[in-house]
Amino acid sequence: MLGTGSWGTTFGKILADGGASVTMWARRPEIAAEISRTHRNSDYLPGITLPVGLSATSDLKAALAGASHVFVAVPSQTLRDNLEAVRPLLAPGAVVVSLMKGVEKGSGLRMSEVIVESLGIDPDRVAVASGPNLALEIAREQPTAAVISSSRLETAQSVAMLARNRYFRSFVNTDVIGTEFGGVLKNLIAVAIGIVDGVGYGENTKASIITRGLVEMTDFAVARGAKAETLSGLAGLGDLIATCQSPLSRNNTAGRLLGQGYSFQAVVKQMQQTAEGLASVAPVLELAREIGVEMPIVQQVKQVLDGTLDPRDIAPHLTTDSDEPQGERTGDDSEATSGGSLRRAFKRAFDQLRNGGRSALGD
Ligand SMILES: NC(=O)C1=CN([C@@H]2O[C@H](COP(=O)(O)OP(=O)(O)OC[C@H]3O[C@@H](n4cnc5c(N)ncnc54)[C@H](O)[C@@H]3O)[C@@H](O)[C@H]2O)C=CC1
Ligand SMILES: O=C(CO)COP(=O)(O)O
Repeated sequence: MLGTGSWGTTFGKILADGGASVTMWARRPEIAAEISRTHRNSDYLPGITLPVGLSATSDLKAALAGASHVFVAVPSQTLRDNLEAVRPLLAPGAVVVSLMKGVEKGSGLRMSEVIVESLGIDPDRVAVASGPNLALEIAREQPTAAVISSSRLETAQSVAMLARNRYFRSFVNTDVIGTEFGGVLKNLIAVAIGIVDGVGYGENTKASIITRGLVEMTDFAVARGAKAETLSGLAGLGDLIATCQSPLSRNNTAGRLLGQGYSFQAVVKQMQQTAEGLASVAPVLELAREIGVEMPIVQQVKQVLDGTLDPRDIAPHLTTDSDEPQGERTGDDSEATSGGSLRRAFKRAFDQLRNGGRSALGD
C-alpha cells in the first residue's frame, strides 16, 4: 500500500482483516514507525487499532518487494512523481489499484490513466476502487460496500477477493471510466453542498443540488465514455449521498468553510487532509468544455473558489435559469441514455439467462 493517510491506512486494514499480508509505504518514517510499533496511525485514524497483519516501512523497495497487488492512496496531484520511483521496483505482473478520486491538473487524466502512462503497464493490470467509503466509518468497521473496476474482469475480481471481510464487500464492474469519474465528480458536488450548508440554506436546496448534480455527473461521464448505470451505482449516487451528507467529508468541509466566508487560500490553509475536489474543478471544467457538456453547478463552485461569486448566490440556476419552464431531464432520460431503463431491463434478463437464472455478479 502506497500512502498512509486516512484512506490508505483504512484500506490496508480492510485487506489485512480479509486475511492479506499488507506492507504500507509511508513517506514519513515516524508514521511508518508508529504503525509498525504501536499498530496506530494517530494523525489520521485516532482511536483505531490496526490489525497485526499490517506493517509499515518508509523504504519503498522493501514495501514493493514481491507485492502481487500494489494499492495507491496518495494525493492525486502527487501520483506521477511517486510512480517514477515505483516503476523500476514493481514486481513483474503486479496489479496496480488506484484508491484515489482526482484528475491530474494540466493533463486532465484519470488516475488509472496516469498509472498506465507512468508505469508503462497494460490497462488490464490496473484496477480502481470507489464507492461510499468515508475512511473513519470503515476503520470503525461499519458495514460498507465498494466497487472494484478494471478493463479486465478477472483483474477486478482478484482485487475484490482481497478487499472483502466481515464489514466490507466489494462488487466488480468493467466500467473504469464511470467508476473513476463517479468518485471525482461527487467531490465537486459535495463542495457545492458544503457551500450552501455554510451559507445556512436547508435540505431543499441541498436535495435540489444533489439531484441536479447527479444529472451533471451522468452527462459528463457518459460523454467521456462511461455507462450511465455506473453513475446510479455505488461509485456514483452511493458516493454522492455519503459525501454530501457527512461532516467527515473533507470536500464537504472545505465547501462549508467557503460558504461561511473564508477565502480559498484560507480554506486550503485550514485543511489538514486532502480535499481532492478543490484541485479537480478546473481540469473537469476544461474536459467538459472540450466535449460540450454544461456543468452549471461545478461552474459555480469554481466561481466561488475564484472569489467571483458570493456563496449565497450559488444556486440561481435552480430558480432563475430561464424565462420558460423547462422539462426536468434526469440522468435516466438524457439523450445519451434515452431508452436506458428498458435496455438495462433487457440486459439484466439476458445476463440472468446466461448465468443459468442467477443474477450477474456486479454492482
Ligand atoms: N479519506 C477517505 O475517506 C477517502 C479518500 N479517498 C481518496 O484517497 C486519496 C488519498 O486520500 P486520503 O488518504 O484521504 O488523504 P490524506 O490527506 O488523509 O492522506 C494523504 C497521504 O498522502 C501523503 N502525501 C502527501 N503528499 C505526498 C507526496 N508528495 N508523496 C507521497 N505521499 C504524500 C500524506 O503524508 C498522507 O499520508 C484521495 O484521492 C482521496 O480522494 C477515497 C475514498 C475515501
Ligand atoms: O471519497 C470519500 C468517501 O467516499 C471521501 O470523501 P472526502 O475526500 O470528501 O473526505
